[in-house]
Amino acid sequence: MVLNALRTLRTARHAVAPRAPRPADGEVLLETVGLTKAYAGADGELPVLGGIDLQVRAGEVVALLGKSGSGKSTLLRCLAGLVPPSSGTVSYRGAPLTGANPGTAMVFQTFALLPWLTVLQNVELGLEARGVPADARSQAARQAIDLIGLDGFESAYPKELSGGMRQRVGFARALVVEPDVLMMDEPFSALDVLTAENLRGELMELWESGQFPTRAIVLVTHNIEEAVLMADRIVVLGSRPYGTIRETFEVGLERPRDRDAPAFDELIDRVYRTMTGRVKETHGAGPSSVRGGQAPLPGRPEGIGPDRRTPANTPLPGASVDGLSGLAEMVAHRGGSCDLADLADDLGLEIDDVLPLVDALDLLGFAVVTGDDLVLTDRGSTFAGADVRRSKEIFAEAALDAPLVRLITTSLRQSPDSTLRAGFFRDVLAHHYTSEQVTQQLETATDWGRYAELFGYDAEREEYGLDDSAAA
Ligand SMILES: Nc1ncnc2c1ncn2[C@@H]1O[C@H](COP(=O)(O)OP(=O)(O)OP(=O)(O)O)[C@@H](O)[C@H]1O
Repeated sequence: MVLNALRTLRTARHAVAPRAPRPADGEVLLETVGLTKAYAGADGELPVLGGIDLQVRAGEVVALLGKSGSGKSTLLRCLAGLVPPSSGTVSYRGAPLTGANPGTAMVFQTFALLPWLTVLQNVELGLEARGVPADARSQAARQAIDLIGLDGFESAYPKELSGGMRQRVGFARALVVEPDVLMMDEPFSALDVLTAENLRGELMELWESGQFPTRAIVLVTHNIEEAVLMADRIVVLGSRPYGTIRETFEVGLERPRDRDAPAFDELIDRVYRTMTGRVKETHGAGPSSVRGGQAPLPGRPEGIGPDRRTPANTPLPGASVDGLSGLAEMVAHRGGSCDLADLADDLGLEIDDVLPLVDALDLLGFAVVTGDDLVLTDRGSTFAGADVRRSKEIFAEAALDAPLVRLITTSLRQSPDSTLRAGFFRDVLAHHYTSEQVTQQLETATDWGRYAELFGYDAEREEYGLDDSAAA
């Protein structure tokens, strides 16, 4: 039934407008050369992507994988022509982009449907923008709706649909224009596990049938298994100090993919290692428009010893004391070391959930990552096994190695009444981070400082105050 719908959609679309010949397998559809991107920040520009050279060819599914903040969505938007690069070029079938990419259509994590339009009207939107006449528009939209399993829901409004059905509308709206490249920005991450699995499966079945209405797919994800399941090529972005291509994996597994195959697991492990491993990155030329030496993004550059760490070059990972203590205790329970991938699996977590906790243990000197394993240090083992009073003492000592916690503590010690407005630290951090990042940095520092009994925070007065024990 799906294939019939596909054929009819094809016929309807060809009736709508003459199309350029379908690209042959291997033809380069999208290409970036020396792509950099920096966003305007409070104090200059924040580099997000540096020197990206990437090609997307007809016939392939490319996954962009990386930690939160590594610039995956920004790269996708540059490829779609929705965001202009700061330097370098983005081309579609050899022609540099000067605006929105005519060969792409996007599926968003949040569905991005217009609530006042029906399913049919939402799907027709893309065609309307391309000047397709009403009759042909309606016919093509109905076929796309049929293709994606929404038959019968044409007159429903988004609020009447479940999350999975809404995302089907998102897919139908993108597929109806038969773009050469379907762009997907974490399309399954807002869905429950079963719905996501079902939709992913149906999509791949369509792709593997060889009659998908697009010639390539670019998928942004932070889910390694999803990338290995769907992609032909996985491009891992690193974020230290800004997004660059850290490694590319050719997947090369037969389709449909078998999750139980040893090769499937092996590849997950290799990608996991690349994402968690402390691989040194080259700090070469960054975005040309960026102020020298400014604006690191979350992710601590390697090789910076405790003495040279500053709040600018060593951001606090978004990890609460409860979270990082819980992880330390679990590792201690497994004998002081464990395989990170196994641990995440056992907990039913995704990589983005675990990595900030791992980074926090590393920053505090409680654990190190060696190969695939997270290994507690002596300090970390003592911390994990200590009673509350002792664990607070150990944590206080370790937290003072975290530059922002140290900055707040020493600034408060030098203040005549041992208090300081939060705005002071906000201003200092705003030179290096976006306002969202500043908030996250201060929230983490406050959580750590409170637990360590170094300082407290009065939210009403927006003021930090030195704890008596830290003053002593
Ligand atoms: N329009 C913008 N203006 C300023 N900064 C931005 C803008 N869009 C993104 N950023 C910043 O750029 C960095 C990269 O963001 P991006 O969304 O591309 O990363 P990502 O890898 O897709 O992250 P996530 O997985 O969390 O979505 C982040 O630090 C983000 O705060």
